[in-house]
Amino acid sequence: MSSIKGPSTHEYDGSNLRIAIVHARWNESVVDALVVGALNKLGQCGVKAHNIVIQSVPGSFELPLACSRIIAGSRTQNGGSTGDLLGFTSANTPGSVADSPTASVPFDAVIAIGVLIKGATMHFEYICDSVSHALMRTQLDTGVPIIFGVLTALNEEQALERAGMGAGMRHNHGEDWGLAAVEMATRCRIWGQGKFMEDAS
Ligand SMILES: Nc1c(NC[C@H](O)[C@H](O)[C@H](O)CO)[nH]c(=O)[nH]c1=O
Ligand SMILES: CC(=O)[C@@H](O)COP(=O)(O)O
Repeated sequence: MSSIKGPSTHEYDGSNLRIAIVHARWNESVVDALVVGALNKLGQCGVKAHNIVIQSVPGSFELPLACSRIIAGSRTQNGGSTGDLLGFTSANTPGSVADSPTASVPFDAVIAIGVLIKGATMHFEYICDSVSHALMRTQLDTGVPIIFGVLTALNEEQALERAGMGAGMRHNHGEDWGLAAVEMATRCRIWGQGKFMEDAS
């Protein structure tokens, strides 16, 4: 009997959405595969490349604050920061900031991506618990959908499988997160107008 598990497969039009992907750098090879999966699905839904912002943080524990600050910054009048933040010159220097001459455009959704792999201590449990609760609180506080793209794997194989990299080359969950971002961004925009979206049959 085939499994009943799995995400919705409805497609949505993302051609006028602005999406941020915020990813941790721990377990980077798996994170990178998940980010690619999300980007591929965003592209399939019509999200334009110039409407996708990708930012990284050291680890998953930093994801909630990063999402909160990126959402807040996208709502300011002067857009993202111009000039550099850390005194570095621009052009591929770590810490430099791309100019953002245009006025800010708020993000319609944020995809938070990280890979947590259980180690020998309780560190894993505390990060998983705190990050999941904080991301939920941040999306409710800001009203911006934050897609939970944090793998909480008990071992490396579980993480690899969920990024489509395992021996069985299982499904890349990044694709699910990309689709969820487009759907929730679309629905929240419509709900915010006091309207309702016909549910695809
Ligand atoms: N062990 C993993 C971590 N640990 C690092 C924390 O997320 C955090 O960056 C550090 O404690 C400093 O605040 N992060 C992951 O994303 N994945 C792990 O498996
Ligand atoms: C998720 C973690 O922080 C974990 O990988 C750290 O490993 P350990 O518990 O052995 O320190």
